[in-house]
Amino acid sequence: MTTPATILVADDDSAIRTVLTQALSRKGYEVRTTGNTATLWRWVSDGDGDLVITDVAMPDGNGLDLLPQIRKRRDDLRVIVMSAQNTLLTAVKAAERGAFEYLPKPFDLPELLDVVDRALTADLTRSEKTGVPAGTDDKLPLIGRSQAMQTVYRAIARLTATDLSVLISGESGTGKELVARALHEFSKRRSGPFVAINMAAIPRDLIESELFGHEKGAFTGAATRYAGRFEQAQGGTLFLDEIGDMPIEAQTRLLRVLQEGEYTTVGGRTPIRTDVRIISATHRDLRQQAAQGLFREDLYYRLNVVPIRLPPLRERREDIPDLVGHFLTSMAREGLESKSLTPAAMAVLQRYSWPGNVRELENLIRRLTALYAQDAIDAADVEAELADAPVAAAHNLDGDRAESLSETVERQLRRYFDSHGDALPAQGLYDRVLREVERPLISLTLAATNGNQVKAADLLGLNRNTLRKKIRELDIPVVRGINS
Ligand SMILES: Nc1ncnc2c1ncn2[C@@H]1O[C@H](COP(=O)(O)OP(=O)(O)OP(=O)(O)O)[C@@H](O)[C@H]1O
Repeated sequence: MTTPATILVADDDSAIRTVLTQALSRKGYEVRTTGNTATLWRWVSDGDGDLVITDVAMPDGNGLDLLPQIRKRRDDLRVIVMSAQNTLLTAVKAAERGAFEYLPKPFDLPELLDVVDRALTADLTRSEKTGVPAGTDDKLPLIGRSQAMQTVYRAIARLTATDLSVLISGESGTGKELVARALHEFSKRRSGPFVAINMAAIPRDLIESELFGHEKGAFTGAATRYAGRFEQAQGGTLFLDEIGDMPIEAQTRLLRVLQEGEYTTVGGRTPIRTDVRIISATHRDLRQQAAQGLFREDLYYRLNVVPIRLPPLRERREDIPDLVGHFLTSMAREGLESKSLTPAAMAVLQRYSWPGNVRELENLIRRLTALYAQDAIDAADVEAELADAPVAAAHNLDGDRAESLSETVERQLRRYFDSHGDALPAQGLYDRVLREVERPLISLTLAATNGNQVKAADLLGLNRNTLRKKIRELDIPVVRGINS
């Protein structure tokens, strides 16, 4: 019989020590636990243990700070880091200092056991580490400690030493560009440029010359030579935003550049070698676009070597208080008055669906900070501002950016039918559903027109009398402005 592996556990929380001891012993491991870094270091330097599981913040020191020491003394000893700090920086530091894996707290026990198994059996090939640049804390405020964001942080941390192409997908305003910048800042290319180009913002027939540059006189209007984004990004990272909007001819050209590692400018002949890392982003389903022939499948696979999905804000509502705190602080730093939100106001924000995601939240906090005089912003203020935000709603109605209105309704209806099991729901469903849509439609339009019913009727395309009748029937309170 082989001797069981010994696992050294360091955590100042005795409950975690107990849980880990039980779970790991049950799997047949020897377990030794301590609540401080000094004892852990003594064991490690005595040559004890086959694997370390350590917390970050302990009373006498920091588990992360111990990592380089452990690596130096015993390079073969793997370390799993757990932390409740759960920021992007913790994940990246753990990876950079050679942790085998980083697990945010509260952790999932089966996942931890799985990581332990892998750590004890995996091959030891260490990749080159890049080092966290000084002062990164303030520069890259990716906020949020939800599980969904942890997955994103761990992906970023794992990618610090590679040049792999990354495709970031997610609705508009979820932070795709911020993640692309973080990937650049934590990579070995960080001293090189980060160049972003948004395919949706450039006229289609100019995309190729924007990307690859053009020679003087290449086409009418090309008065001088222009260095394209590939050239500007040389030695750094090129961020191709809204890649799904790239015309098919430009896709073909991009694919060739990625395959061959060189390109020619528009109107130019001499091939130029390129050294850029490609990060792209899309709010569309590129796989589906590829299936429909709208996006080259071969290009899709080349860009999507590592996929990162950014969840919409409504799927990580627990991040909202942290985000709000972050925006309030940064707006106070910009010189706007320092404000706070009452718990009731925060609850309103956590219930809202955020079709415009983090960008919409950021804009709302900016409006609240600028427009309201009192220090503590209350639920009623938030509600009034939310009702006044037609931009996000319009996004949804376009059916393009976030989830479309009919998708939202379908999701709700599906849940409604599902919740009734075999028994069919109550009667009168048609009218009830229409009323559900009519009510917010009319009240938000009224809010947007400051209660002006003539304008609201125009906007809705309804006869004024019909609108009045509906307001009465649906019992819609007319709160703002003067009624016409
Ligand atoms: N996790 C986050 N923490 C802090 N700020 C965030 C976060 N995510 C997004 N933001 C902020 O929200 C705004 C929108 O983010 P960003 O531009 O990265 O989104 P996007 O997904 O690239 O949007 P689009 O697809 O419309 O270009 C930015 O001001 C950004 O700083």
